[in-house]
Formats: sequence, structure tokens, C-alpha cells
Amino acid sequence: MSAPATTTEPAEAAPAARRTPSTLWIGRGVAAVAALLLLIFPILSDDIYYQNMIILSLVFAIGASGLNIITGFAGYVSLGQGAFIGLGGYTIGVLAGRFESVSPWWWLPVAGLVAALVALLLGLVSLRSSGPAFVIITVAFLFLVQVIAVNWVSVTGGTAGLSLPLPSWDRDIINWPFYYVLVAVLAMQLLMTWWIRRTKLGMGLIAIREDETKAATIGINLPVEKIIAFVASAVFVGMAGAAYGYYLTFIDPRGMFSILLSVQIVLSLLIGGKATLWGPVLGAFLIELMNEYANNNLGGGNTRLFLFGGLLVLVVIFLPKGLLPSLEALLSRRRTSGKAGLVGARIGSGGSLASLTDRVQLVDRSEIPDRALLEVRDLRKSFGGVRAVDGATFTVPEGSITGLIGPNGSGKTTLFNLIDDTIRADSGEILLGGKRIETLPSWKRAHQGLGRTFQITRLFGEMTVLENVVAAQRSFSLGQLGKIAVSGAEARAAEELLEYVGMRAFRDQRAHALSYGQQKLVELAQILMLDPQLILLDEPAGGINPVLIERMGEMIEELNSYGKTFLIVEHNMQFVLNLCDPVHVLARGRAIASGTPDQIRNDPAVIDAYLGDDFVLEDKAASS
Ligand SMILES: Nc1ncnc2c1ncn2[C@@H]1O[C@H](COP(=O)(O)OP(=O)(O)OP(=O)(O)O)[C@@H](O)[C@H]1O
Repeated sequence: MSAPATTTEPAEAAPAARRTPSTLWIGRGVAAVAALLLLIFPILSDDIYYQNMIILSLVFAIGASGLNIITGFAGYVSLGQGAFIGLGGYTIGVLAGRFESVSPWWWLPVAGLVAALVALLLGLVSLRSSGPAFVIITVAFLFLVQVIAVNWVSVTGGTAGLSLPLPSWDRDIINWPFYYVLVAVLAMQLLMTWWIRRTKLGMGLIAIREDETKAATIGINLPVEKIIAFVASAVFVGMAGAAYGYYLTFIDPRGMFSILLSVQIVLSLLIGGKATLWGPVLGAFLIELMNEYANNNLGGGNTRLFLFGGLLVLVVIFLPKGLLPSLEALLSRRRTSGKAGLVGARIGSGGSLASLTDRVQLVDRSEIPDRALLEVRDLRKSFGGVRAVDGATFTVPEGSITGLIGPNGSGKTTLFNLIDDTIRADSGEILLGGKRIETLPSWKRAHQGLGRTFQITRLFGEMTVLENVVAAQRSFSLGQLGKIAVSGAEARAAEELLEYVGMRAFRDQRAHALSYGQQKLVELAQILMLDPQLILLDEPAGGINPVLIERMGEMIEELNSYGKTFLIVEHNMQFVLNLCDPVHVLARGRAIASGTPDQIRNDPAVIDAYLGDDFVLEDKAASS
């Protein structure tokens, strides 16, 4: 067992993406003071006006922090978040009216459950739509629940609304229970957000936001993770809605399902900063200040819709990241200005596979069965009139490094897309280890042992290098999703793989800051996290320097010596012919030749369709 070769020491790094301990502690200090002030405010001041303002801020903060999970993390923008406040309000309103002897507080968890169930339905919709279409659906959803509340008069009271029981406690502390219940719900919401961000689930959601198709190829179970995110984004919001409804003592459909409430919640999130823990809370308090200003000085009512709608547009254009991330970026710029950081740092010389502890299964080559690991049978895919893959049939023997070559546009990348379900085939069969996989979604194919890199790398740009690797999910279980990803065993395995590809020193850099060659290495580490049986590499030597091409070749050979099977698309003929056996040649979407590198070199059909006479002359010159 050889020791890992040394890499660029992490100590040299000036990680831009990671917060320094001082910034972290300043942030924690500010949050602790704010939380303390929030807790003692009703004791310090009995001013009902300010208590009311804080209560509304807390409702916005819970709504925005819930929204953060689907919008900030998973990238699904919803303008219907206010509906969950309304649903919570109506749950308590209806139940408190029916069961007068029961304290209304008991209906809070029920309100959370109702919101969660409705969110589950919205989550199901998200499986079929995304982007602007999804935003429109969420607005329609908001109006739909409002229409139901208006028309289901026997339950909701229709436009006449519902009255709730008046608080039974001392008038001196009339707001306290509402205030502290909302503080407690906010604390639970924030705790859940903090926990999700640290888990495999959180990594999966951010990966979905960054590139949903790619996320599926690294084993992220899109349907389940999205639905969990939707439910998590609504459950505490429903509870907050119930507390808010009880606090108002009267609810009606116009107030509880107003689009203004949803706009204010979205704005709170966008102004404070998506995908941050405290951004939505900061944003909520700022929005409530503006709310009060608009009510007192601008006439309230529709003026507020005009004000907040306009503000929404301005924030999207001029403050797309929100306050907290912008502040963090500013501090990071000041901290790193004039320092070289990792720019130009050498890629590490890499470690040894044998030093990896538990992630990659090392196989004795003599135990590899003599069979085809991948079989592609009569696969077809057309784009309009273009038959990109037209009856491709070939096999990849287990334990081989198989090459797939062919002219530009011959269908190689499309074939990869069909094999990993980035695109669904029109017809044909794909077998992995003897099992049909052509009807499985991408993430299930990844769990069956398929890993794939892309011709133009597709890392998750806003995630750090380490997060990119740790996001990959080898299998699926709810227990797996709850695993902490940013530290512990998962992070250790990812670091080992980064060490192996020579990129450990870059672990805290955001992926978009890496060079193309560095991204290729991280993408390789990312799919190794899946411990795949079959690795599809799309142009691994394309666009990188000769030293890295050599290192890439060495890693492929070493991984292969430990039992990994490869299918490689590559235009660098020397790279393919030195490394691969067998080699398949694709032309016009079908395999026209297969054989050893020597057979391919000398096949007249291949020379005619792809290699050309120049290649034959150059190849002869190189070998003489
Ligand atoms: N999404 C798409 N929509 C329409 N046509 C497509 C799409 N993807 C691929 N094609 C077409 O299918 C054919 C095969 O493309 P593909 O990218 O698979 O070729 P390739 O062999 O990988 O090429 P290269 O070596 O240049 O990467 C091309 O004619 C291409 O224009």
C-alpha cells in the first residue's frame, strides 16, 4: 500500500467560500444578541404597537424561512407561500369553532399537518414543472385555496369570515403567548433549516437548484427530495398561520390568502438572502418596517401592493443575492484582496487508490467475470428529423477500458445521454450487469452502478468543491438523507477522493472559480463517490494540458486495475488507442466497427469515415 503523494498544502489556501472564524463569530454574536433582545422585548416594553410589529415580523420570518427550503435551497420559487399561513389560520378557526371546550393552542400541530399535506400536493406538481411555469402554478394555487375558502361557506363562513375565541388570559400580557409561541416556532424552523443545510438532503436540494438533470445523474432521488423539501417548507408556516389567526381573532379569505402576504414573504427571503440561515429573518423585519411606513404614510391598501411589487422587481435586478450574501462577499473581498489565494496553485500530484479507506470498492481483477457489463441493443433517438442515435448496438466487457470514437456529430454524447437517462431513448434496450435499465430514471441508474462525466463539465457552481463531491448519493434511504454531509464520515470520504485526484487543497473553493481542468478532476472525484461499476467519461482529455492528460490516463488505468470498467468518448486518438481495448467506432448514430486498437487503426471503413489518411501517415510516423 503506497502512501498518498503530497498535494498543495491546504494551509496555502485562502478559501474564498469558507467563512473565517472571526466572521463566523461576529455573525453568531449578532444573532445571539438579536435573539436575546427578541426574547426579552415584551418584558422591557409593554408597547402593544411594537409588539404587534414584531408579531407580524415573526410571521413573515417563519414564512420566508420555510420558503427558503424550496426556493433558497431547491430553487423552486413559490408565490403561494402565504397560502400556508391562511391554511393554518383556517385550520384553527374551523376547529376552534367546532370544539369550543378544547384550547385553540392544541390545533397548532394540526395546522402544521394540514399545511404539510397540502404542500405535498404542491410538491407533486413540482415533479412535472419548474421555472416560470412553476411560479405561475403557485400563484394559481394561492387563488384556488382562496376561492375554496370563499365558496365553502358551511365550513369557512365564506366572505363573512370566521371569529376565533378571544384570549382568556390577563390583558396585561395579552400578546405574550402569541409572541412567544411564534418565537418558538421560528426557532424550530431555523433549527430545521440549519440541520437540512448540513445533511445529504441539503446537498441534494442545492444540487437540484444548480442543475437538476446533473443532480439525478449523481444519484439524487429528485421526487422524494423535492417532496420532502416542500413539506418541510410548509409545516411550521402552517403552525405560524394558526398562531397568527388566533392572534387576529377574526379571519377572512381576502386577508388570509392575499397575494400581498405572499409577495412580502418572497421579498423577505430575497432581500435578506436566499439559502442563508438568518437572511429571511433579517428580510422579514425590514419588510415589516416598510409595511408600517406604507400603512402610516402612504395610505396602506393597494399602495402596499404597488410598493412591494415594485420592490420585488428592483431587488431581483439590483440585489439578486440579497443583503447577507452581498455583505459576506464584501467582507471576503476585503479579506482576500491582494492575496494570491489558490489562483495558479498547482494541482496536487494525487494520492494512491489503495490509501482510500472505504469509498471505492477495490476488486481483485482475477475475480472479474467474463461478461458484458454494459449492453446497448438497437438504441435510437431522433431530434425532429435528425437521427442522432440510429440503432446503436455494442457491448462494454466488464473490467475493460472501452473506447467510443467517431466524427463530430456522430451521436457519441447523445448515446451517453441515453445510457444515463439525461435524455430518454425513443427505443432500444440498455442492460447493466445483465439487468434492463432503460426505463429507470437517472438516479436509479446511478444507484445500479453507473457514473458519468460530461463533455463540458457540469459541477454545481455555487457549491464548494467538497460539497460537490459529498452531494453524490450512492444509494437511497431516508437515513442516508439525514446523514451529516459537511463533516464526519461522508466529508472524510470526499476529502480522500479529492486527495486522490489532487484537488484537496481546493476543497473550500466554489466550483465555478475552478479552471476547466480542475473541474474535470473534481467531476471525476464526484462520480467516484458513487463507487460506480461502470464509468462513462465524455472527452476526459479534451481541453486540458498534456501533463493533466497524462495524469488522467494514469488514474483511469489505476482505477481499472482495481476493477472499474470504463467507456470513454475521446477525440485524442493517441490517448484512446493507448488506453482502450476494445474500441467501438460510431458513425451516423450506429456502430460501424469494433475491435482492438490495431484493428481500428487499419480498418479501411474507419479510416474513410473518421480517421482519414492524415491520421494513418501521422500514426506510422509516430510508431517508426
Ligand atoms: N438536444 C438536441 N436537439 C437537437 N439535436 C441534437 C440534440 N443533441 C444532439 N443533437 C444532434 O444529434 C447529433 C449527434 O450529436 P452528438 O452531440 O451526440 O454528437 P457527438 O458525436 O457527441 O459530437 P462531438 O464529437 O462533436 O461531441 C448532432 O447532429 C446534433 O446536432
